Amino acid sequence: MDWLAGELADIRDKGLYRRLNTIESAQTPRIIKDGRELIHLSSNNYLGLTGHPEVKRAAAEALHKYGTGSGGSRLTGGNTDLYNSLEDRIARFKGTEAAIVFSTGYMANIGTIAAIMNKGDLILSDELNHASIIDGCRLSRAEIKIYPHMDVSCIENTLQSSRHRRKLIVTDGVFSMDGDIAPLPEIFEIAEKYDAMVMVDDAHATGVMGRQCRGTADYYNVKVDINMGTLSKALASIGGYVAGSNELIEYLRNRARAFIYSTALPPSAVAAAKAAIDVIEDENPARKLWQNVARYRRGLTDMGFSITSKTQIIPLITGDSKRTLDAASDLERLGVYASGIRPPTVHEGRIRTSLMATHSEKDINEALDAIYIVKEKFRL
Ligand SMILES: Cc1ncc(COP(=O)(O)O)c(C=O)c1O
Repeated sequence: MDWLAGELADIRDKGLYRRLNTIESAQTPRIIKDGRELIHLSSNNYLGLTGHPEVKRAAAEALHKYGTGSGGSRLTGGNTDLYNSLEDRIARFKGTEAAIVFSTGYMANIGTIAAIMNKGDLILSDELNHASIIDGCRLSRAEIKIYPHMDVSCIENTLQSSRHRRKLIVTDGVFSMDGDIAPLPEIFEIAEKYDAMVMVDDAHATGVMGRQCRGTADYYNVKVDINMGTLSKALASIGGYVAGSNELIEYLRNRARAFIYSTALPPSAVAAAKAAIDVIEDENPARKLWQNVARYRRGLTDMGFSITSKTQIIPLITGDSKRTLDAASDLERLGVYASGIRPPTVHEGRIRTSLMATHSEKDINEALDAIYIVKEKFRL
């Protein structure tokens, strides 16, 4: 194992070494890190529901009734009424016939793509898709065409000359590092024309985008064949899901290895996600999120940033790895916690900021003051 030290040194030399940051509090707008209170601009708890009393109560009740673990995979004794009711709830929320829950969003993507696509098939995948989509494509052994970001004409050109058995267009709904939204109506039109399936990863859109907060298909009012999402962001829990037709879900139950060969989620996580969907429909917490996004975006634009994101994820472009890390640590010194994301995760280094519905006006104003100082210093 001597090679490990050399590899690690190489990672360090390239400025790509990853360190764990440790937060000593809940995922709230203000967190404690290294004993200091910081404004949290780096949480995917977009609606703040990890601390919602109804969500916590549901998780605690499930813990009390079912215990801490599920005891097995869904197909071998780990299934309870709780899992079935979450899947029914997701299907109702997404407006589909059925849904299936995986242990993480990552597993939902690799399990689904590898199950439905095979040798001799064609996958068209956006160059900025999440790593779990990329890994699912690789596992499937299908031919993979990576198209330039949101380049619908490239999708069409490729499909025009395709003689493949099955064709799948797969895209993030909201892109996790840029916060931009996939052009689903155009993608859908081309998919229909060339008889391709469409799969959308709504990890960052579930619970926040669209009139009923159902995700990007709801935002555009289009129908998608394969609706993938996570329970781990706005739904305040852990897990992933796919929603679609009865046949699709039945097929995934039979063929998705990440579903079949992995232990079911802890009951408390299942109950929390289900309660979060109820809160989203009953209380519409996304309304406050979008007010916060508008205030924050206005502040950034006023100080000269050019903001293309239309969502709660707003990157501040920094450039190379060193500038990214330096800017993020300056921001932290000024009282704001936001992750620096470096190449090769992204083409251009950035501080990925994201808002929560629970941020106050004061949180946002103070964060903007700190960002202004960093912007001036690094000429962002
Ligand atoms: C677009 C996208 N898809 C999938 C995932 C994976 O979801 P999870 O964290 O639930 O495994 C993420 C999460 O980070 C994501 O950003």
